[in-house]
Amino acid sequence: MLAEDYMDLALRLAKSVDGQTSPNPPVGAVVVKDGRIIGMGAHLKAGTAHAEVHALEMAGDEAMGSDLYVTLEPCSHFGKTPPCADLVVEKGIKKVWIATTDPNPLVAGKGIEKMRKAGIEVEVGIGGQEAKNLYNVFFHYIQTKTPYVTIKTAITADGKTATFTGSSKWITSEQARLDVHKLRHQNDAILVGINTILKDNPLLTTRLPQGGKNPIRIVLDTHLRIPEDVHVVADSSVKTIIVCGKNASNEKEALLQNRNNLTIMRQNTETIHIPTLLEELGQLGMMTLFVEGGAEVNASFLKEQAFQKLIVYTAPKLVGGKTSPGPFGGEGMELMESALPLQFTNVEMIGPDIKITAILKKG
Ligand SMILES: Nc1c(/N=C/[C@@H](O)[C@H](O)[C@H](O)COP(=O)(O)O)[nH]c(=O)[nH]c1=O
Ligand SMILES: [Zn+2]
Repeated sequence: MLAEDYMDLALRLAKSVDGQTSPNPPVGAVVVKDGRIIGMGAHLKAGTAHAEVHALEMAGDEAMGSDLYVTLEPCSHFGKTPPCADLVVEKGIKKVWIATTDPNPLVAGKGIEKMRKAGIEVEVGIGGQEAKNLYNVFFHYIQTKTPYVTIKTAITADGKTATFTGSSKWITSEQARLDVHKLRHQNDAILVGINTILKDNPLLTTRLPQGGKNPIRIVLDTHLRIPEDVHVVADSSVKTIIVCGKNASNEKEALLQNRNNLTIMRQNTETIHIPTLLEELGQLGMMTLFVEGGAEVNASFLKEQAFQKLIVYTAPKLVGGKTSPGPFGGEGMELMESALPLQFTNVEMIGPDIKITAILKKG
């Protein structure tokens, strides 16, 4: 096995816990001695042992003089657990391979410096690109303190999200809809607009055969029009936040407020200002936000350029109709040259559907 293979295993461990370590990054670690894996681990939940701790515990005394492969620079500050860089020194590791350094100013380079000072060889970079892709969410959150936003939409081959009568079930296949539930599991919060609630009465829960984490449900409802008998209000098993404007009815708020697991987040502006909302959600520790539409909500995120990733599921169907809706409403760009630049990062078939992943190009 090569160093790349051991780092690949550490990256697979990190990816396996992606979505469950918020607001911490998903990290994987592997300990190797004389070509034998003697320890491996992943950070499983914020506030619990880091990946290096699990891997070094499993290695026991054999850790002395071994190599450690870790996907993110070992921490060097006292967070909820003692610093891993100190543990690495204490265990007498010979060489540490790190896929990528940590952008967190508290940590950047300090862990590496501590280990090098103790005479440990440190090499940064193998698996680096893959690690950066895995950590783009965490790095975004650390640097902006706002959630990493993914907009997801499902369209027919002619770009419609419903027929001209509003009929939309279902556009994409069972497999594609299952894939969407994996994305829900990986996100801290899911957001829709009141029109989607009124039209679809969605559950917005994660329904995977092996179970999955339910994201916090967020509904943008400027005037608090939401009926009390819709799923997201009546089903109190999932934390739900309804965001309204400053002039929304106080009586309606009082009615809704006393339901458990339901919070009203009243903005101090008449309409909902997306960048302000994202700051508030970031302060609540939400690292990732999954926007499932509808068209008006997507349009507001587009206008503010307040998203990082776009996922489009395209079904092999045609519905036509000059008034059939598309995935982004609002006024839209006047000229093609003002189109928002994206970069396609992945295209794959999910059953009969095509899943396109794109990121918003910076700057
Ligand atoms: N119409 C479709 C979608 N529709 C997406 C939203 O409009 C739905 O209200 C929401 O996914 C329903 O959530 P649920 O109640 O938790 O299942 N999304 C998709 O991927 N494919 C579709 O064909
Ligand atoms: Zn650590």
